Amino acid sequence: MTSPVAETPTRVQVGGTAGTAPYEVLIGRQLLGELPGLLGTAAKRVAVLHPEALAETGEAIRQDLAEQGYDAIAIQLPNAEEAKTAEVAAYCWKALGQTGFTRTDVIVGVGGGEHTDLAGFVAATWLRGVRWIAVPTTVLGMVDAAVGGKTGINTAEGKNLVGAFHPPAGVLCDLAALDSLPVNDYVSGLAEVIKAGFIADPEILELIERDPVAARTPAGPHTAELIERSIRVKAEVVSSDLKESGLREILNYGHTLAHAIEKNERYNWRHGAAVSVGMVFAAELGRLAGRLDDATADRHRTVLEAVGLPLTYRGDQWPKLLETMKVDKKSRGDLLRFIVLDGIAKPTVLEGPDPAVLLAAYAEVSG
Ligand SMILES: NC(=O)c1ccc[n+]([C@@H]2O[C@H](COP(=O)([O-])OP(=O)(O)OC[C@H]3O[C@@H](n4cnc5c(N)ncnc54)[C@H](O)[C@@H]3O)[C@@H](O)[C@H]2O)c1
Ligand SMILES: O=C(O)C(=O)C[C@@H](O)[C@H](O)[C@H](O)COP(=O)(O)O
Ligand SMILES: [Zn+2]
Repeated sequence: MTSPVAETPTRVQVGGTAGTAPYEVLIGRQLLGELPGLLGTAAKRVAVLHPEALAETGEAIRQDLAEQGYDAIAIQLPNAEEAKTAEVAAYCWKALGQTGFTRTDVIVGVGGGEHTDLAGFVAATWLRGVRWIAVPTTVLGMVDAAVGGKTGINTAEGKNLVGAFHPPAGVLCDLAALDSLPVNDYVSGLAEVIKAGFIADPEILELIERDPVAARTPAGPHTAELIERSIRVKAEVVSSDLKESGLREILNYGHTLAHAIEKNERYNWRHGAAVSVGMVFAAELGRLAGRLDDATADRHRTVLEAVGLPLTYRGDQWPKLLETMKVDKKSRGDLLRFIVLDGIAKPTVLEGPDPAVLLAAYAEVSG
């Protein structure tokens, strides 16, 4: 593949504080020419991990690297949540072993959050950690999954229960990739964009509210700005708390219930759809706990619905969801913990809410 001349990308720095290595998130178009420069001088072998849906892109990247003298292989992964499993990770380890992949070799993860989470996890575990580069191709991957170094897989017991913090050496967000993304996957990513709006950057909400229909497509007038603003929110948080010892928990807004819904649906619900319901629940919890004003709680419903995200889940599933939430990573012993808002851009932790309040909040989202 030829690497056409790129327009100047926007660069957002992540890390570089508290002993973490800095890296950049590049946002623009035709960014693949930046890839060789991120591989490091000692790299000889490169493994390009990609979903079936991006077979052509994966092969083009592999071929480009091979033409530049790298011993490049492509590893094709199943689409969607089927990729984030121990079996698929083991399949990748086998391929790396058979290629003689060493500590100076590099993994390139191409795809949405499922595939960059898996690729990062394989990079974190192979030889106890090799370099990796993320090439996110979904909105969700660009604004959230590829940034910050949370890598992992799901198990039958729950979402992302096995994983490692292993930041990439660089992230290439090529906005042109979004043109082929199915609309439901595009909209799913908007849930994390809206999350960034509620927890840190209300301008995001205003841009979407001005024209929610336009926000649903990559051709919308504010696409690049929405993506960049969300990346800046994530970059700032993970730069000061990579391993989630405090502040980073705010990125989990809406996720306590969302992960329980995803598990309950055997990972057949899109992550963003579950996060949407989870944020409505968290807003209701905040309101019932006397922290969040009515207008901000209601705003969750209006902005999420306006872009086509779901607001409700099955009422009869509460006992199962509650059980799953108990093993959420924010729980401590028997103490359930949720991220709620004290107001726009004022996230905080709500510990051990009264079970009656939890149930009442769930009643507000049960369809
Ligand atoms: N690590 C983190 O910090 C973090 C943050 C948020 C979400 N996540 C994880 O991300 C995952 C969700 O990621 P997602 O929403 O990107 O879904 P996804 O990766 O499943 O992608 C959606 C679908 O679109 C296909 N696809 C990807 N890019 C495409 C393109 N450009 N054109 C056409 N098809 C394309 C994929 O193969 C897949 O079938 C969840 O597992 C979630 O837990 C991780
Ligand atoms: O980066 C984070 O931290 C997040 O919580 C971002 C979330 O959007 C993301 O879905 C993440 O994978 C959830 O992590 P988990 O630790 O709750 O599994
Ligand atoms: Zn998420």
